Amino acid sequence: MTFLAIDIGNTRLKWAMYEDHRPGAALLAHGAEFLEHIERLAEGAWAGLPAPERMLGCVVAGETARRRVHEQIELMLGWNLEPQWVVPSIAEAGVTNGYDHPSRLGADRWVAMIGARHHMLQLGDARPLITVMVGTAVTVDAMDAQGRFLGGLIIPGHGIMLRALEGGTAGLHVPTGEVRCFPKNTSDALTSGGTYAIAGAVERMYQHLAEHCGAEPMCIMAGGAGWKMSPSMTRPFELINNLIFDGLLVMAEKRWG
Ligand SMILES: Nc1ncnc2c1ncn2[C@@H]1O[C@H](COP(=O)(O)OP(=O)(O)O)[C@@H](O)[C@H]1O
Ligand SMILES: CC(C)(COP(=O)(O)O)[C@@H](O)C(=O)NCCC(=O)O
Ligand SMILES: [K+]
Repeated sequence: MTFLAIDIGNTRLKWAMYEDHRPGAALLAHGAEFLEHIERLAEGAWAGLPAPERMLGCVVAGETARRRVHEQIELMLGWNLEPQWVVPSIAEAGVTNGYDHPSRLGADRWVAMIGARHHMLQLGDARPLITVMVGTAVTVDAMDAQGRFLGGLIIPGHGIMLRALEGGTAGLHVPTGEVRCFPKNTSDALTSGGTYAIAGAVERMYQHLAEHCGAEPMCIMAGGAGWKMSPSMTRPFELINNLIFDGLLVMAEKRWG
């Protein structure tokens, strides 16, 4: 049962083809395209792939992006797919959704939390869990040890922070700098400020969750820019690059057995 997983973020579309729709299935092919290049998929990266039998995706980049992906799927000769997209619900795959309006939670956050909890339980541990995704925006989501999503933070990603500062000031047009404890030039001050803003938000959520649950949380991090955060984090964490795909595989198995 070849399976196509798709994650459409606000910067890039990520896709992965698996041999089967269950966690641990063999990865056959994968790739990423900036959103402006979605139209290349059918003639480019997807040409020559085995036809997937099922597809599950999550999209936070809007209806137009989703439609453009449907068009690419329709262009694929021999593919006979019914695209399905995740809509966050009240409960799925052992995670319950504490958002005021559950379906308004970003689908990527929902899928990532389901993937993260599945990963933690595979390790034989049931602890409070923080899921951090460092993409266009950064999200820091908290679950208790029972898999209840308690709530989460949304902050600007590195790129948005820098562009906001460049756009709102006269003197902050500078090259990327280094992360320093005590930055002594504008480039380093901006790069360090963005990085520690994110690390600080995660630290604060860690404290909130540890206090709320009375136990030390586990922390799982993902997203295109996750690796940039690694040296600056204050707590132990695990970086899982395929977290969204792992979540989609868990959900696919629940849907299709
Ligand atoms: N190879 C890369 N291509 C694109 N963006 C990258 C890459 N490596 C790191 N990034 C950073 O990651 C962010 C996008 O991450 P990604 O996970 O693709 O975001 P989204 O899911 O929001 O589309 C960008 O802000 C960029 O700064
Ligand atoms: C917070 C997000 C913009 C993150 O998007 P990303 O950085 O992955 O492109 C996305 O999850 C979203 O649009 N969420 C909907 C609002 C919410 O989660 O409350
Ligand atoms: K994302």
